[in-house]
Amino acid sequence: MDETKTDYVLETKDLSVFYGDFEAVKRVSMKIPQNKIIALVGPSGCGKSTFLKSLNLMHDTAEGRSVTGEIMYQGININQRAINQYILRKKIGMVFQKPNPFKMSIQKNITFPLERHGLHDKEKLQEIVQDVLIKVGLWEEVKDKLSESALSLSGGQQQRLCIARVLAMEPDIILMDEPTSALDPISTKTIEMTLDSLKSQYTIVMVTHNLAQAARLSDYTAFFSYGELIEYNPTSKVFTDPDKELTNDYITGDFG
Ligand SMILES: Nc1ncnc2c1ncn2[C@@H]1O[C@H](COP(=O)(O)OP(=O)(O)OP(=O)(O)O)[C@@H](O)[C@H]1O
Repeated sequence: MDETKTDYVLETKDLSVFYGDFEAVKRVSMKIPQNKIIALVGPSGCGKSTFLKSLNLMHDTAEGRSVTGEIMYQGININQRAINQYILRKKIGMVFQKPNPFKMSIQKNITFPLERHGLHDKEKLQEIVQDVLIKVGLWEEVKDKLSESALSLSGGQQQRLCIARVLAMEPDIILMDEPTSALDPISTKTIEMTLDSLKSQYTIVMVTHNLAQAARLSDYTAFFSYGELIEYNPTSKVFTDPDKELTNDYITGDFG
């Protein structure tokens, strides 16, 4: 990667993730630049999701996993027991493959987590609801039905609501695990436009199986195979002139 004048928000050093004895992610060192979209690609089972989830310590919730190496965030290694995961996950939020709004009103989906974090000022909450719904391009569609159930929204709208819910926590980094794979092409396009507009303020790390999506949306692409980070370069380079033959084989569909 080009090391000049780049601010990194997150950096892994020799990060390995084990399920029991099986090393699903193998000593991955990766610097994640600020205000960029980073796509994680690679064949099924290569460890993309496992790596992504480890970045906000989601692995800690699953039994049998262990993680070695460092995850540097704001000058400290967050891969340690003393870290308050509840607070960390505000700063490094996660959006899942399948939209998972709470069974609550549209408005409550955004205010509920904030209230749990101690914010009760009604005016301020209202302001945040509007602000984050505007950011994900949903405000005009829902402003007259904020008290209706979030489950009444379409899949694409629900996913934008889930992104808005993460934004309300004022994260630095948003992790996304195939955020559009459960959506139709039009909703996918809308989400892609949303993500593109968000990167001026946030860093987005996204797992995607859709190489065309990685090519059109991301600034950097990381190619994984069998748990190893094979190549990590600007997306234009990965797709036109990759350093590694394995990357080329994958990109061109010649991957056995
Ligand atoms: N909870 C688990 N327990 C044991 N092994 C697991 C678990 N989750 C994932 N694995 C294994 O770890 C490896 C990496 O899985 P992971 O889901 O991270 O891959 P992936 O690249 O995201 O795959 P996909 O693209 O299919 O979602 C795979 O071999 C998988 O079988």
